[in-house]
Amino acid sequence: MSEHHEVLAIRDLTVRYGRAGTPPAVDSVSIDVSRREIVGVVGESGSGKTSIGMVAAGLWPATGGSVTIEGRPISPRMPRRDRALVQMAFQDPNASFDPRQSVRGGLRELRRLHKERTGWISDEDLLRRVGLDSVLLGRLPHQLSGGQAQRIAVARALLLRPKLLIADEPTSALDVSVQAQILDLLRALCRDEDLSILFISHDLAVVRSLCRRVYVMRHGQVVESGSTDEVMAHPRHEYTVKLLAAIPGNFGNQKLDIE
Ligand SMILES: Nc1ncnc2c1ncn2[C@@H]1O[C@H](COP(=O)(O)OP(=O)(O)OP(=O)(O)O)[C@@H](O)[C@H]1O
Repeated sequence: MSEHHEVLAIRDLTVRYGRAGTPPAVDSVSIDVSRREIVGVVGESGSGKTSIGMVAAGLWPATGGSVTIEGRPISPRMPRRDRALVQMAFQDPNASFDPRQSVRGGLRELRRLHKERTGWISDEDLLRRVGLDSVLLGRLPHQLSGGQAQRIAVARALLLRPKLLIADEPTSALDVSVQAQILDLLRALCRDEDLSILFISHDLAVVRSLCRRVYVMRHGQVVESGSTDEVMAHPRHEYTVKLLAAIPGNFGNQKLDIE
């Protein structure tokens, strides 16, 4: 039955941090992610992208609207194991690692917290899945490069067999070649591991290379959405044109066909 549902369905989501009357950080946003799809959410700093990710991961409550994963509602009130279907990876993976704990120690802790979901793979095979040598299991977080740390963060998420990965600027701190390797890894995981990804970024160039569909956010609202090719070739909103013009290699609007 569940295959008829979108993996992620966000409907009219509103997130308000201040009191009623203050403008919401997220304002009536609806987003869908289908099975094995990588969907982009772009927008400038403060446009509400991370807030959407936090609610979709069940880490923060919605003020209004609904979020379902495979047809089931998700919220911070649910037991942790019911929220494991969705995992989040952040720009700074080290922020979620214990600095005194080796990679293996961190995995052991996750296995203890999620006994029923994590027995499917060994630590060694898990690292292999993300393209890392198992010798890194003995390392502490500060002994990993930025790209290795991000792969470990993705491995930790994968260990829980999520249906949806929310990747919030996962490559922004990496240099271009390492960034490309992480994007390749995410593509491969969607293909081989039955994973879907909501990819949050301020960088339209990265989204263009990774995402078939994109939602453009501004001031908490979706200002346009559609196939990435279509949105980039025929942006309908002035703000999207500005975001596009900021991509190196796009010389102002010359390459764009704007009605
Ligand atoms: N926990 C919080 N408490 C109060 N206000 C918050 C909180 N989290 C975010 N905000 C505010 O909500 C708005 C949207 O923030 P959000 O982090 O979702 O945007 P973003 O698009 O992800 O930005 P960035 O790209 O800089 O991460 C901002 O005005 C921010 O200051």
